[in-house]
Amino acid sequence: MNLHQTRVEEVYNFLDNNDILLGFRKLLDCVTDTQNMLIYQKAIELTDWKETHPNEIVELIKRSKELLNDVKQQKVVETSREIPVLNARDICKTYGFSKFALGPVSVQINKGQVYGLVGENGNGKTTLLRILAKEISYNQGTLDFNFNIKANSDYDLRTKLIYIPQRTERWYGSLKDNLKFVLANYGTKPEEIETRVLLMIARLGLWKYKHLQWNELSSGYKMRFELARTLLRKPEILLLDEPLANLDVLAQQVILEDLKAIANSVNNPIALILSSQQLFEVEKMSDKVIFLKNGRYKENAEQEILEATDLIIELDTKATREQLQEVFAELGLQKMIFNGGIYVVYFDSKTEFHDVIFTLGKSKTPLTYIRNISTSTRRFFMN
Ligand SMILES: Nc1ncnc2c1ncn2[C@@H]1O[C@H](COP(=O)(O)OP(=O)(O)OP(=O)(O)O)[C@@H](O)[C@H]1O
Repeated sequence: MNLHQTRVEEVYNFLDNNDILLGFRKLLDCVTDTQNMLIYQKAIELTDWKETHPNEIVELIKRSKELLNDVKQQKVVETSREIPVLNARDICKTYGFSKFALGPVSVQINKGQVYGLVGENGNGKTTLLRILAKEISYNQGTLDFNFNIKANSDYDLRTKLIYIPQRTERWYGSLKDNLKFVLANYGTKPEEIETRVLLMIARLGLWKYKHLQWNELSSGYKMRFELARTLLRKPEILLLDEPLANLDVLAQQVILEDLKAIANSVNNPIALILSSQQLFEVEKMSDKVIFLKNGRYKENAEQEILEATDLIIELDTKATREQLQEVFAELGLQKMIFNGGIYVVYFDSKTEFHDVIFTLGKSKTPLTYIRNISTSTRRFFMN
């Protein structure tokens, strides 16, 4: 099965399980890959119907499957993603008289991959992203790109390599007109502009907002607009600085899932690096997590995971430190750190996570949250 078929089958699976929320967005991903304007039109009509018939789920699933049957028949050209599209080696950077120093940092990423960039405030995430985006210079190291077609000018580079900063600029006019303007500037066939823009609006969940202006959109939707504007330019590398800031937890998960699916496009896969403070959410969906501490790169590599034999858990409980110590006494407890609300507890390598849960249950310890962070970059934040 090729990648297009795999993605189509995944959508059938969602629809067969009546899981229309994510299923419909994944359907639009498959539609986008066809690059067929007739299919795009059908998807736009279906989106419009969906918005005006919000309660007709059974009919929506039926219509979605009909569209998916059409999508399945399409031949989709697969873009190679074997060679790294970005290759940064031993990058170092200092800012004039500032004490901060970044690096050496090496990053290599292929199209279709998603990397998360995490670290405490001021550890160099924005600096690294801006270097990779060629927005600022670096003192040492090399930075190479491998685009489909060689970028001959700065303008070429800016269409292939796009950086979205934390704070984006204000724009004027309607959301839809702004998106149409992007395509008009990129030499898209005039008769395709409206269709391509409407499909992008549908895919990024902006249908209800397409006639709104900048000051009428919440910050989450402003970010979605920025993504729509960027994706219309078909970038090969996308660097996002804190795209999850200002989003509620549910919206964070939705946008991450969307970003991953979009990066995994069959004919326009994107290498995506995003910085975030939302460690667990990012960790869950990233192919790799880059953890920056004082400008140094701490890789959460496989090797390191294998070596991390101790069990480390994080838990939120109303129990006191003394009560927890008593509960865990028989479990090879090594140390416990309380950081105002949450305990991080270290056990020796013989203790299993299920032992901890069992012991907490047996002692009826009140618990609102527990997580095994033994292999998570979360543990780096502790030292
Ligand atoms: N233009 C600049 N001139 C001098 N120092 C700078 C400049 N930009 C950033 N720095 C310093 O570099 C360090 C890293 O900043 P950077 O913004 O890259 O970190 P960050 O991890 O993105 O932080 P945050 O999560 O707060 O956005 C900080 O100490 C900052 O003060």
